Amino acid sequence: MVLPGHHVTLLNNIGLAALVALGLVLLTGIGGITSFGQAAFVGLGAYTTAWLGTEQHLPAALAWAAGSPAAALACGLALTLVVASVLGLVTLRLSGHYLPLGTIAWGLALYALFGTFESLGGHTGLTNLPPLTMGSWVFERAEQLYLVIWGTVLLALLLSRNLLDSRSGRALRALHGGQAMAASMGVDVFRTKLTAFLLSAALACLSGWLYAYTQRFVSPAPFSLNAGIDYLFMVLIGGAGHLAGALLGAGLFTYAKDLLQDLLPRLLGEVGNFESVVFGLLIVGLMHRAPGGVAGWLTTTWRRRFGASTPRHAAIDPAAAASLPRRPLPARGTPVLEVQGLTRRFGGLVANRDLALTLHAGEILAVIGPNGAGKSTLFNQLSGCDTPTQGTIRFLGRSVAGWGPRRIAEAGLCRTFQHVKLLPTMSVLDNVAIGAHQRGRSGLLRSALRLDRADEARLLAEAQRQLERVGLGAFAQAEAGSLSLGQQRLVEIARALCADPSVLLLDEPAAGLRHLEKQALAALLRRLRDEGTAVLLVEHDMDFVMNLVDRVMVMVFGEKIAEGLPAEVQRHPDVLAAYLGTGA
Ligand SMILES: Nc1ncnc2c1ncn2[C@@H]1O[C@H](COP(=O)(O)OP(=O)(O)OP(=O)(O)O)[C@@H](O)[C@H]1O
Repeated sequence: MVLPGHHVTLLNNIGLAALVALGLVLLTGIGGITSFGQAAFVGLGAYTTAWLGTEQHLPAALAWAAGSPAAALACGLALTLVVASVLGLVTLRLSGHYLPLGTIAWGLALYALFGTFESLGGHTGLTNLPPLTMGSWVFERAEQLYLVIWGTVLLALLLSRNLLDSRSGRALRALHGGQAMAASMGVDVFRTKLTAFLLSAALACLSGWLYAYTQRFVSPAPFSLNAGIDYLFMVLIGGAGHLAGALLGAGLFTYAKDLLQDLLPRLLGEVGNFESVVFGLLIVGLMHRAPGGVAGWLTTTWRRRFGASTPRHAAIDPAAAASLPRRPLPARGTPVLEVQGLTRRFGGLVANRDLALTLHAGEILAVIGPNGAGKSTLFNQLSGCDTPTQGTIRFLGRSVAGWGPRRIAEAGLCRTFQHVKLLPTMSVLDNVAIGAHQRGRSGLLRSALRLDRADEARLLAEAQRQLERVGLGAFAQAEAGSLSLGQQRLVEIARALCADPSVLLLDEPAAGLRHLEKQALAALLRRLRDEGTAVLLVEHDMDFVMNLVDRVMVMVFGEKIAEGLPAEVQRHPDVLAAYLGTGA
C-alpha cells in the first residue's frame, strides 16, 4: 500500500532468504553445525514445485499432486526430508572441518543434479509455473505474495522461538557446550543434530516452494554453492546466535547486494560482480569488530547502556509446580559402582593401570593424586565419555563398560567437569534445566506449539530447587558466564543433581570456591550422602577432602597406591613419599 513495487519485490526476497537464514541460525548459530549446502534444499523445494506445476505427463502415482500448491509443498518437504535424512546420517557423524566440507560436497552434487535432468529443463530450467492459489485466492502479484511470504516468516520465527524456549531447545543449545557435556546430561546428541538439520532443510524447502511461485520459473543458478555461502554470510552478518539475526542478516545482505549491484558498476564505469569483493571485505571487518553479528552487537550495546535485559523467565517458585518423580535410591551400604582391572592406554602411555574400586550408596569417596595421575581418565571411563582398554565397570550390578554417556546418565550416574562446561550466554536456570532433560517428555512439536508448558514448568521448578540447594537460587536469571568460576562449579553440581542421580561424580568441585562456599558445598555433599547418594570426587584441596569424605583412594602414574580412611591414607608411607613428596 505504501511502498513502490521494486521495494515490495526486495522485501519478498528478504523474506525468502530469512526463512533459509532462520534454519541456519538454528543449525549453525545455536547447534554449532556449519552447513554450506542449504541452497540445495531451497532448490529441492523449488524444483519439486515447478515440476509438479508444469509437467504434462506426471507419473500416475503423482497425478493427485498436479497443479496443487499444497501437494507440491507436501511432496517438496517429503523429498527434502528424505534427502536430508540420508545426507545427515552420512555427514553429521563427521566432526571438525570434515563436516562443513561434507556439506560442500552434497551442495555441489545436488546443484549438478538440477542442471543434469532433462525433465527439469537442464540449465534453462522450468518456466510458466501457474500462480500460487489457496482455495479461490490467487497470489500472483508481488504485493499479494508479500503477505504469504511474511506470514510464513513470522510463523516460522514464532515456532522457532517457542522451540528454543523448551526442553528440545535446551538440548539443541547444549550441543554448543560440547558433545560430551550434552550426552552426559542425557541428550541424544546425534538425534538432536539430525533434528536441527532436518528443521533447517525443511525451512529452506519452504523458501524454495515460495520462491518458485514468486519467480514462476526455476533454473539451477540460485541453488548453487555460492548461494549456500551467501546464506551463511547473512547469518554471520545478522548474528548466528540470535533468531533476529536471520531477519537482520537477510535484510542487510539482500538490500546491500541490490544497492551495490546498482551502484558499483556506475561508480566504476564497468560491469562485474564488484559487490562480492565489497562483501568479502565487509565480512572480514565485521568478524573483527562484531563477531556476534549485528544482533550480537545490538544486544551488547543495549546492555552496556541500559543494563541487563529483562529475565527470560518470571521468578520461579519451585513449590508452584508439581515435583518430578524421583528414582528410588539403593539402600545405604549397597555397592553401586564396582570397578575391576580397569586399564586405559593412550598409545604407549598407560593412564590407568589395573584399577579397582568400590563405591557404596551413602558414601563419599575421594580420588586424589598429583597432576597427570589419571583421575580424569578414570572419571571419563566411569561416565561413559571414554571406553576402557580393559577391565569391568559395574553400575548397580550391570556391566556398563562401553555404554555411552547418555545411557549411563539415564541409569543414574551424573557428573561435573574439571573444565566447567556451561553455556555462558544462557541463563543459569536454563543451564541447570539441561540436567533434567531425561526427566521431561515434551518433544519438538509439542514445544513449537507451546503444548509443553506443564512439563516445562516442572523442569524449571526442579532446576530452581537444585539451584537453591547449592545456594545460588538468587542467580537463576543471571547469564551463566557472568558468575565467578566457583559459582559456575556449583551451577554444574546443580545441573548434575537435576538428573536425580544415585551416583554423583564431581571433578574438582571445590576449585575456585571461597572458604564459605566450600563449607556450604561440604554441607550439601554430607546431606546428599545422608540421603543415600553415592559421591565420587576428584579434588586437590586436601583440607576439604580430609574433613569431608569417608574414604580416600590415592593414584600416582595411573596406579592406585593407597586406599582407606582419610587419617590412614594421610599416614601411608607411599602416599607421603609419592604424593606429598616426603619420605616416611
Ligand atoms: N585423550 C588422551 N590422549 C592421550 N593422552 C591422554 C589423553 N587423556 C589423558 N591423557 C594422558 O593421561 C595421563 C593422565 O591424565 P589425566 O587427565 O587423567 O590426569 P589427572 O590426574 O586428571 O590430572 P589433573 O589433576 O592435572 O587433571 C596424562 O599423562 C595425560 O597426558
